[in-house]
This record gives sequence, C-alpha cells and structure tokens, in this order.
Amino acid sequence: MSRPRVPPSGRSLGNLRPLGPFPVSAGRIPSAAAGGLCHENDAARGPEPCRDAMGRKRLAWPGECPAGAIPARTAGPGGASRAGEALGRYRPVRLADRWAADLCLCRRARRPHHPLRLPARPHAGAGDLRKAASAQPRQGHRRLSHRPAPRRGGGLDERGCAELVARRAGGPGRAGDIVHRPRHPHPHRRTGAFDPARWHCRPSAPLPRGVPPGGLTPPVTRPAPTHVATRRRAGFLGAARQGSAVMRVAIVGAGSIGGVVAWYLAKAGLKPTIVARPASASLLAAEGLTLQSAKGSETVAVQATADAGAAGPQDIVFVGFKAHDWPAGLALIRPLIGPQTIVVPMLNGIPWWYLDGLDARFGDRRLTSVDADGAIAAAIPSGQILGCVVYVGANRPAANVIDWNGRKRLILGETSAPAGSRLDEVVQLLKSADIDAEATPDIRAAVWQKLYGNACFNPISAVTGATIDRIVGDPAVKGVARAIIAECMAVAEAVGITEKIDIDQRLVLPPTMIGVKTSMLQDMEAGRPLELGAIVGAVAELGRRTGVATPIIESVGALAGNAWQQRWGS
Ligand SMILES: NC(=O)C1=CN([C@@H]2O[C@H](COP(=O)(O)OP(=O)(O)OC[C@H]3O[C@@H](n4cnc5c(N)ncnc54)[C@H](OP(=O)(O)O)[C@@H]3O)[C@@H](O)[C@H]2O)C=CC1
Ligand SMILES: CC(C)(CO)C(=O)C(=O)O
Repeated sequence: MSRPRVPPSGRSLGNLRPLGPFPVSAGRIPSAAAGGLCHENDAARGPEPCRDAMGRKRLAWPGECPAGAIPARTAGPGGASRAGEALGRYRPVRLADRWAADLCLCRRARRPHHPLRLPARPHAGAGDLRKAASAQPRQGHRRLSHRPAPRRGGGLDERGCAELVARRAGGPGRAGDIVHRPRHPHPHRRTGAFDPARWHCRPSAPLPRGVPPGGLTPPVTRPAPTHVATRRRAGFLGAARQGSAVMRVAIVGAGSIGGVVAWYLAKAGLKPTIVARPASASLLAAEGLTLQSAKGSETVAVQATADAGAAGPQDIVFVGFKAHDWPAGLALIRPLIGPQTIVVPMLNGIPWWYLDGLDARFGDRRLTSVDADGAIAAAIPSGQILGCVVYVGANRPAANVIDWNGRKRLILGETSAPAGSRLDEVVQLLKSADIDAEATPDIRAAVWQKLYGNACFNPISAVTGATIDRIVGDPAVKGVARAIIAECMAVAEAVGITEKIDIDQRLVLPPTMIGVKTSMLQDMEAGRPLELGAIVGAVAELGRRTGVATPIIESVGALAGNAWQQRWGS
C-alpha cells in the first residue's frame, strides 16, 4: 500500500504550527458552560462578536472563552502549578472546560492531553507516534501512550499523575497508567469537586483482548441468524442487549473513517466484522486496530475477514469507501446485504442516492459523476440506505493504524423514508459506542452543509498542497474558496435546499481544523485517486441539470485533476 509521504516540515495531522495571522479563533478552549462545541459544523453558527481582555473587539466561536473571560485555574485535579502558570507555561483552563471540549484542542494552542498535567512543551505529534510505532514490535505496541515531555518546573509527569490519581482514589498507582477523563457527565462540570471514584486508571498494556502474542487470526464468528420477527419486536438494539440475538454489524472499507467507527464499535464490545482486502484483513485480525490521537494510542482486537460471503447478511453495514471506490468495492458489500440490512455509506460529497425520492423535475435519478453506469444504485436497495455525513478528521499511516483528530461526529438521516425508529436505533447504537451520532430530518441539507467546506478546501488543497488554515490564511486563495461556496449554494438552492449560510463565517475555522490536511490532499500525496467526482463533478452535474453555472469549482477541479496527472501519471 502506498503511504502518504510525511513532508519535511512534519506538518501533518498531529504536528502543526500555523504561520500566519489566520482568521481563526484565538485558540481558546470552548467553555463547558457555554456549550463548548468544537465541531467543524460550528461554522454554520459562526463566530460571534465579543471583547477580549484589552477590550478589543474580536470574533469568538460559540462556547469559546473570550480572552478576557478565561476562568482562573481551579484547584481541581490536574491543576498546573502557580509557578508554571506565572511563567506562561500553562494555560489557566478549567479541566471541566477541557472535558467539555472533549479534548478537542486547537492545534495552534494545543497542550498536552493528559488531564492531570498541563506542561509547557507540546506533546508528541503524529510523526513522533509513527516513529515510536515503527521502533516497537507490533505486538508490543498495544498501548503506545505518548511519552510525556520531561518535567520542567511545575506539572506532573505521567508517573506522578498516576500516583496522584491513585492516592486520591485510595489505591495503588503504577507508572505508565493512563488516566482517562471520565466517560460520563461528571460532577466536576458543575461543581469543580474531585470525585476519585469517577476516574479510570487503565493498566499500561492490557489490550487487545483475544490477540495472542504470536498474532493468530481469530476466526470470524458468525452469529446464529436471528429470527427477523424477534429482532423487529425488540428493535435492533433491544435484541442485541437481550443477548438472545446478536446484532451483526460489518464495516467495509475500514480506512480512515471506517477505521475510527470500527475502533469505537469494537472497543464498546459490539464485535463488528471488518470486511477488507486480504492483506488488510489479515493484518487487522492479527494485530488489531490502533487509533492514535492527542489522547494517546490504543489498539483493540477486531474481527476481520476478506470473505464477505462467510460473514453473510448483516443488520447494519457501515461503508467507509471513498466515492470512487464504490463500484469496484460492491463485490465485498453485496454478500452482506439481506432484505433487512441497513447500509450506511459514510461519504463526503454528493452521494449516488441524492436524487432518490426527489421529484421528477431532476429527470434521471442517476448522477453520472458518482454512479456512471448505475451499478451502485442497482446493488444497494435505496430503501435500505441511511445517509451519513461525516465530521471526523483522520489519516491512515498503515492499514491498521489511524491518526485521528479526536472528532467523531456522524449525522445520519433517512434518504427517502420518513425518519423513524430504525434511524433512531442506529444512532443509539453509535452513541452506545461513544460516537457522537445525531439524527437529522433533512440529510440532504446536512450533505450540503458539509460539502460547502469540502468543495472548496479539498480541490484547492490538492492543487496547492496547503492545509486548510493556509487556504483561508491567503486572501486571494480564500477568495477562490468563497466563490466556490457561492456556486455550491446556488446549486443547493436550485435543488431545493433552503438553508443559507454566511460564507465568510463558514471560512472562519474552528480550532480543530487548524493544520488539517484534507482527505483529498492526503490522496494527492499518496498517489491515490482523487474524490473529484462526488465533491466537484456532482455539484457541476446538478448545476447543469438546474441551469446553474459552476465555472470556478469546475476550473479548480480540473486543476486538481491535472496536478495529480502531472505528479502520478494518468
Ligand atoms: N479522512 C478524512 O479525514 C475524512 C474523510 N471523509 C470522507 O469519508 C470517506 C472515506 O474516506 P477515508 O476513510 O479517508 O478513505 P480511505 O482511503 O482512508 O479508506 C478507504 C477504505 O476503502 C477500502 N477500499 C477501497 N476500495 C476497495 C475495494 N475495491 N475493495 C476493498 N476495500 C476497498 C480501502 O482499503 P485498502 O486499504 O485495501 O485500499 C480503505 O480501507 C470519503 O468520502 C472521504 O471524503 C470525510 C471526512 C473526513
Ligand atoms: C477536511 C475535512 C476533514 C473537513 O472538511 C474533510 O472532510 C476531508 O478531509 O475530506
């Protein structure tokens, strides 16, 4: 598999330092009290005017602490030392705020993730983790925790943290233990009080279960088929929880996005089956799936197979293919689909199903830019699809290792049927696995909301090689992005989307987008095909059908395609 080249600057998902005075928020951590959001979708709400400590006007993101309003450090667990704070080594942030932000820290102002420690030096970036990963035998890197920076002045090192927590919790601490933020809403958020019972300490090398040291390929367990009537009565989740019926969940295309979803489902004990090409399937089955983020690195055991027929019909199939992978990948999906199967394509761009169920004025339902010969529509029954919009940032340095930016938001919606219980159940399933899933009554509006960003950032990044912040940090390039969004909005309106956005607000980045390479830039760097059909071609195609001109997005798309050809051949 070709791997993305890590540029000499090391500026990748995890190792970032924006250079210019970008129109981004000042890197404050959103406050819990104000709802602390940290999603790209915050762009839809946009920054709000406020004043900083000097009384100057500035824009702040919803939930963001204005500079003058950052609360003083509270004396809760993990508070940094006063000395460190005075030296400017620590950001005086309440931990409750950090949890509320789900450790979704601004790359520009990113601080170590350890909830008990806020030292000065940035923690290891993705590049460091990769080095560490390659330096260790696979079996030995089940937990590739970030090695904390050496102590400088105040702050606790990892060992100190473990001991402190253990002391507070009244139990023994071990060096290397990782202290996790509480999984559930926590009294700290309201009171700031410390409740040791709520903290988890995990041993340093406990995972994955079921992967023996030699790395055996575990058999793919194929649960006994459940009587459909039973599942219907109990609902999917109900059936799974009763233990009388095992819900069968498969992930096909466990790349960056599919991998994040697979990891969370596996971690939650839902035993998803990953269906992949033989090499990836054996690697995943033998070594597990590793997720690396600012929180650390953890590997879970997964069931993986290249034999979709053996896995058989599933209750839910999540598909993480890129739009152009679908036609070739259908062979892997078909055996997983039975009459009750729900298929969830996790995609950027305009999906092939977009025109299903819309009125006849759009003519042919088929979008040739994404489903040229109608093979996808023929293979996936339209009534069994749940649309899905993905707010996750991830990269895949190896077939079983994912670098992840910490976001795990999926928006799901019915594509043609009215929203109902099956949508709720899939959302609940994802939530039960700690994925931030939401149901929307209008999945097409959600598709466009996300597409406004992808349609400009992805092809521009493929042409220029710029991370997203550098695109909006250059006024001329930002102008191109603005023009592309305006064209997209005109097409969206023509196909019936009434929701409007403020383009300038859409181009003010939330902290998590700083330094992010788009998936299209990652593909460009790795020599993989670009997802231009769904992100550019389909917008232009819908524009043609509705009489809306899209010259800018078509031009940038053409440049991106040409840049790929010059670099990688046709
Ligand atoms: N990456 C990101 O940050 C984001 C991506 N998205 C969107 O999510 C979707 C998925 O993207 P992403 O996860 O990045 O894609 P990746 O390229 O990381 O993953 C694609 C997966 O599909 C597999 N695959 C492709 N073709 C086949 C085939 N014919 N048979 C079997 N397996 C196949 C690949 O397997 P193999 O390794 O064997 O090639 C890989 O596991 C895209 O629409 C993307 O735009 C949305 C938000 C953010
Ligand atoms: C850039 C990002 C994460 C959000 O626009 C994305 O969706 C992509 O990389 O394709």
